[in-house]
Amino acid sequence: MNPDICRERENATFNTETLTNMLDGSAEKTRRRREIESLVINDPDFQHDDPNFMSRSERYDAAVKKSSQMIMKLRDYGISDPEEIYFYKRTARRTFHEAFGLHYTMFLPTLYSQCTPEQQKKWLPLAENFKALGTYAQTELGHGTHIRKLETTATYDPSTQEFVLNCPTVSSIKWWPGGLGKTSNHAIVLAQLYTLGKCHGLHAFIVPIRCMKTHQPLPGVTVGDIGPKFGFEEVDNGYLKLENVRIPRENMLMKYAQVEPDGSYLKPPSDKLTYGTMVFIRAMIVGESARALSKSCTIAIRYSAVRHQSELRPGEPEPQILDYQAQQYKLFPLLAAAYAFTFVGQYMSDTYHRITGHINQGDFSQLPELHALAAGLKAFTTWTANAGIEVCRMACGGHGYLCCSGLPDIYVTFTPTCTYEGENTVMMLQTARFLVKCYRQAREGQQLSGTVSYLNEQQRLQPQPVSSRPTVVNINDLASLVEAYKLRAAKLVEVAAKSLQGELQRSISQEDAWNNSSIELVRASDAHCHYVVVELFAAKLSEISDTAVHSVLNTLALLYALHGITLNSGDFLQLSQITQRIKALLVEIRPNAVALVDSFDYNDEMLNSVLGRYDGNVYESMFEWAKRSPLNRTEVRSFIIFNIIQKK
Ligand SMILES: CCCCCCCC/C=C\CCCCCCCCCCCC(=O)SCCNC(=O)CCNC(=O)[C@H](O)C(C)(C)COP(=O)(O)OP(=O)(O)OC[C@H]1O[C@@H](n2cnc3c(N)ncnc32)[C@H](O)[C@@H]1OP(=O)(O)O
Ligand SMILES: Cc1cc2nc3c(=O)[nH]c(=O)nc-3n(C[C@H](O)[C@H](O)[C@H](O)COP(=O)(O)OP(=O)(O)OC[C@H]3O[C@@H](n4cnc5c(N)ncnc54)[C@H](O)[C@@H]3O)c2cc1C
Repeated sequence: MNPDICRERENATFNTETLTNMLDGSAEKTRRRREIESLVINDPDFQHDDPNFMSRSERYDAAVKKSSQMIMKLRDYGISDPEEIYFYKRTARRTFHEAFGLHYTMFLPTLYSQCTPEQQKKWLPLAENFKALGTYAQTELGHGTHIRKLETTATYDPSTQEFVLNCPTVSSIKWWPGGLGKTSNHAIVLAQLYTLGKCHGLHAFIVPIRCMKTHQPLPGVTVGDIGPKFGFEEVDNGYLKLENVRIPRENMLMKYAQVEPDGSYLKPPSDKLTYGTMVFIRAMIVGESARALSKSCTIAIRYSAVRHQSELRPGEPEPQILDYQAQQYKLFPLLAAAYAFTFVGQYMSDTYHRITGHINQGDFSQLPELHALAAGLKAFTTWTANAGIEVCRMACGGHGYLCCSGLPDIYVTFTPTCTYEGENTVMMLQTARFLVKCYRQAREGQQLSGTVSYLNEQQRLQPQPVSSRPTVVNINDLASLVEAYKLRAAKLVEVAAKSLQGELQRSISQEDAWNNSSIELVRASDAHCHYVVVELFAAKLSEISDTAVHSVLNTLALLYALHGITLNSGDFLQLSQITQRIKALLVEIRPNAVALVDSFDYNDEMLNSVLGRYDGNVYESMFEWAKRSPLNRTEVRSFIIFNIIQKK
């Protein structure tokens, strides 16, 4: 064990186990999570080669093998609780995606949420037993964001009681679905429903694409892999062209909308229910932001504790790079964000399940807030985490650029979360749409509840303009900082609403007014989400009874809030003390930095980073890893070089 890292742990002011238990929910939950993780870590079947030394095809094959092994083993262990399955799989996957990822994350959840009981009876046994291996095929070459304009059609033929599916143009070819290229034999296809000559908009259909016995594409189906990407090398994101593919009427997901045998159409209670799976994954991605950022911080902070470089004072030994204020300023606000997003992720998951429960009882009233919250927080947290991973990588200097640091893999695997499941700017604009609506309702005297209840104060504080209210108050008091964030959000929502109003007064159309105000609208959403994160971090603190843990998390929460103010200082009243206070917080966090990342409790196998190793023995492991590079298998690799040298 590296002596520096041992000393860091000895000097921590709190018990890491207590904090880990809090993050997991209880000591028992920690015990069970670790038990599940050790099933993977101690399993010789999961000691595969490093994917970085494999070709793309080898990576895909290894991912398929791993996915099928996971299925068998989960069955053998009798693990069936979704959360426990998730623990098992994320340990086995490590930083990467799994070959059957879309089957779990989108195909199955869509069947659970959008099938009638009869459909569930047919499809769930097939899907849960992996006879029907599925994906979610929505995006087309020509349209990803604007799904109302998707071109794939499903036309009902009452004479045979079938839907006929077609991708009529090049731009309507389905493009991107994970697991579509080579793995899946079924797809949930989003298509424009036509019945009795009328288009009823997007609906979801279960479409068999490959023979369940031979795995060959079915007639009318052209399907394949879209080629190498920035990351996701083990995933066969695919294309799909459907030409007169017939499926039975029962293959339309009919929990909400229905097509009767004679072709008559029954409307759903809300046409946005078709989008439900996207809301689910957006909500879950918030927690994934926390995981990617906490892993990156673990690597960068542990490495910064063992790396010595330069001189602080002439003649003295090189200090740990974690002692440089500039290094702390890069990493500790990200560490604080990783904790904040962990709590926000838990909140988002709880909120999703609570509101979905109401939706299942026929109460759709909270769907708009759920959509706005999931869209906004998905965008807010993925943007921050995405940028933060790159900061962590650069904070490791040159070694951060090596794949064995783990950071490049975390980055390329995480970065598409800013795009998929709703491009982030577009998601922020959806949240803004909700905020502006709420703002107008509040101005009309309606009482708002939930995360937007602060907009009620617009009325109370009239006629004083929001922008002239006092902002930052006591910089050492979290409640006071929450208030400052609330006022900033209220101010920026008002600015956006007024911009819209101003544009409309110039008698341009609603749509152009929206487009001309989109910078203000995105800023309003960003401020709203930032407020929600600070508020939830503060609320979490009130649940913590352990004094030492409370104290260190309070320091992190203050740093998160104050650092956010400095990044957006134009929106707050500038306070000269804030930078001084941030510097003091960095000093406070410094002795606990390693213990705070230890509390995330990533074991070495999951972290997969030579720089972030628990024992801190980074240089020995880097050398061992380099020796395994395929280029080192022979001393003379290229005979071209050999020939050149010989000619000289
Ligand atoms: C049991 C199984 C266990 C499984 C366990 C799984 C555990 C998972 C754990 C972790 C997983 C995390 C990581 C998983 C990684 C998985 C890989 C995923 C790969 C990616 C897959 C994809 O990308 S799929 C494709 C995604 N595509 C999109 O997201 C498209 C984005 N576009 C849209 O959503 C929409 O088109 C739009 C929102 C941009 C606009 O829609 P539209 O034009 O129809 O609407 P309007 O702007 O006109 O608005 C009308 C009105 O509707 C409201 N609204 C819009 N969307 C929704 C919605 N989704 N819900 C509710 N309401 C909505 C909108 O606000 C408007 O309301 P008004 O009242 O009129 O204002
Ligand atoms: C790794 C990966 C996996 C994926 N997996 C799947 C999958 O399994 N199934 C599936 O169906 N799809 C999948 N996708 C597709 C993904 O969902 C889309 O790429 C995503 O929804 C964004 O759509 P787009 O690519 O059309 O971007 P575009 O909408 O073309 O965005 C391009 C730019 O235009 C801007 N823009 C677009 N519309 C607006 C607007 N209204 N206002 C302001 N700006 C706007 C955006 O902000 C962005 O800057 C995946 C994508 C990736 C990268």
